[in-house]
Amino acid sequence: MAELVFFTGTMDCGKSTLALQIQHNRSARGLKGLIFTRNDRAGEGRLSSRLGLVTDAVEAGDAFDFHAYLVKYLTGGGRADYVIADEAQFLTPGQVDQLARVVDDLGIDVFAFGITTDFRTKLFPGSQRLLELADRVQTLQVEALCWCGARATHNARTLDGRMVVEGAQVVVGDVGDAAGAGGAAGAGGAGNAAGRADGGPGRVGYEVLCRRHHRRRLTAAAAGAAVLSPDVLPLDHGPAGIPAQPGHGRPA
Ligand SMILES: Nc1ncnc2c1ncn2[C@@H]1O[C@H](COP(=O)(O)OP(=O)(O)O)[C@@H](O)[C@H]1O
Ligand SMILES: Cc1cn([C@H]2C[C@H](O)[C@@H](COP(=O)(O)O)O2)c(=O)[nH]c1=O
Repeated sequence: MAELVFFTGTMDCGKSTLALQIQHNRSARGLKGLIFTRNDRAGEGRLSSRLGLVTDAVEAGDAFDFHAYLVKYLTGGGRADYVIADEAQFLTPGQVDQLARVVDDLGIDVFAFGITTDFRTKLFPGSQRLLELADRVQTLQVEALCWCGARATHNARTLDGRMVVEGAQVVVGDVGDAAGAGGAAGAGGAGNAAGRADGGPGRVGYEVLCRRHHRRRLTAAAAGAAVLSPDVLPLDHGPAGIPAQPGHGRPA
């Protein structure tokens, strides 16, 4: 039986990579998938992973109707064995209902990928609807880590390097721009200055944190912490002077 599956996790935990892997594995076995996304950092009509993989996708704006699109596509002789919808947090609740109809009425598997909560820890409307409707919610196995070494569970937004808790819900951007040095590309009208309460210019970035540090607004920079790295953390010493493997420093 066809399913609506919601794959979720923080930013930077590998959701888009998994979407591309599912696409690769299924198309390698002759199955045909339709790929949709919204506001990907790589630009309109692209589904990209930080591992460098990218593929073309149909951009699903607010007015896009998944069910109508699929019906038209199938009626025109197209074939669809599954649907992938990345950045699904940006979908409207109505669009998630359309995806459920694609599963139930057309018998097509839908795999949706997205973060559940925004920088204020509030649910995105699209993610809320996915949690309500999905046959399965699957949290990604690869954990993103907070700077303290704990599992990252929350997404923080920074503006010019400082964590903010007010602003527009949708501002396309990336982790690694948290210090304010990187660029966050605007997409779909959601430019990176849109998160600023006073409307002024500013560099938006994101950082994943554990709940404790999100609550205290303690980003790596605010805590004065260096990123987890073998260069800055004492390494475990192996037996009889054998140095530990690089990257095996233990978080404090
Ligand atoms: N240089 C790298 N080497 C190995 N893995 C990497 C590298 N850069 C990114 N990754 C992996 O890619 C993940 C991010 O993948 P991506 O699909 O873009 O995340 P998401 O869609 O959840 O934001 C990281 O959590 C990490 O596991
Ligand atoms: C927390 C949060 C994130 N966003 C944006 C930032 C990115 O463009 C995407 C998430 O992409 P990823 O592939 O999961 O890294 O969402 C936002 O607009 N508002 C937020 O509060």
